[in-house]
Amino acid sequence: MEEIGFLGLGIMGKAMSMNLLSHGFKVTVWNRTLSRCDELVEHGATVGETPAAVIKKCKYTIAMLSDPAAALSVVFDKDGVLEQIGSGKNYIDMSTVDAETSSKISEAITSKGGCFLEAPVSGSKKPAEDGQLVILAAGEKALYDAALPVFDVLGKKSFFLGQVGNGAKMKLVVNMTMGSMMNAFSEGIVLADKSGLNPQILLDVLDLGAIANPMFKMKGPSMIQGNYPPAFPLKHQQKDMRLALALGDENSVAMPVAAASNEAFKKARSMGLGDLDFSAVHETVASGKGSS
Ligand SMILES: NC(=O)C1=CN([C@@H]2O[C@H](COP(=O)(O)OP(=O)(O)OC[C@H]3O[C@@H](n4cnc5c(N)ncnc54)[C@H](OP(=O)(O)O)[C@@H]3O)[C@@H](O)[C@H]2O)C=CC1
Ligand SMILES: O=CC(=O)O
Repeated sequence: MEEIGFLGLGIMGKAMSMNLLSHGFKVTVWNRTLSRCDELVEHGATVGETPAAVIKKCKYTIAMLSDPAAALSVVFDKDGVLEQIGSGKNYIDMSTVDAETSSKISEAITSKGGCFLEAPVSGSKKPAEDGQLVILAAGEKALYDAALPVFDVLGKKSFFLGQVGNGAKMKLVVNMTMGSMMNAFSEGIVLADKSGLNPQILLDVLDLGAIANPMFKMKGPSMIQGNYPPAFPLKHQQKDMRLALALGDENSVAMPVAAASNEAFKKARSMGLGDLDFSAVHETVASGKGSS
């Protein structure tokens, strides 16, 4: 595959583009805060001054942006993707957004002759650094096939899920489940502690049983310490809960557990914890400031 464009160098975009560089891809990067490109340049990337400039230069461009507003802005605003997209140009949006946002982007790009694939990912900062993401792609199958060498560097497994929107929906279902689990886990840690048990032993017990999972294992020890270094920012997890609840509305699916979890993430945001890891929702229980 030729030179790859990469838009958005946050926690995930930086790790993913660094990974592409270390596997020998030529990468042209852009980030709204341009200074964030410097570290990538030190590792061999070149910089595009605007999203449009990146699209003009590269046949394939990947985006990894915070939320629907950011994903739309980078495509539709001045100097955005649409100004240079057209026949022979391919756009892969790996941001976590809702199906409606993804469809809007897809329609705009394909109506100008470009190809579009949505490809949100499951897996956080460390899996992004290690090339161990799970890729949930949907849209143009030919573009999916062409992108597989890139996905094989970024991830451990790629799924092609059919029409645009299915990747976004799958990602939201997964993150809705993850966010609810994180709330139950936080309550468990606090309940153990307040009822006189050693939370560290709770972690050992959980890890040996049927609900053992990498998230509890990785995040539990630092949660007990009250440390939440951002891998998956809480504000993004709350965005995903909100979008998943909207998907539940559309499909008349009652989700009382997810709704309660969303309230806890909103509470955490109101406590100023949005930029910390999503495990900081623990503070809403640990500090006695829960939503109920
Ligand atoms: N972190 C994680 O564990 C995972 C995150 N995701 C998803 O990946 C996406 C990126 O996440 P992450 O890297 O953690 O997020 P960060 O908050 O670290 O980075 C967000 C990126 O979006 C850019 N951005 C925000 N608003 C705008 C805008 N209006 N116009 C242009 N660029 C904008 C930021 O630019 P600037 O530097 O200028 O602020 C930055 O490059 C999100 O959709 C998230 O839900 C998916 C899986 C795991
Ligand atoms: O979206 C977050 C993740 O860990 O996956």
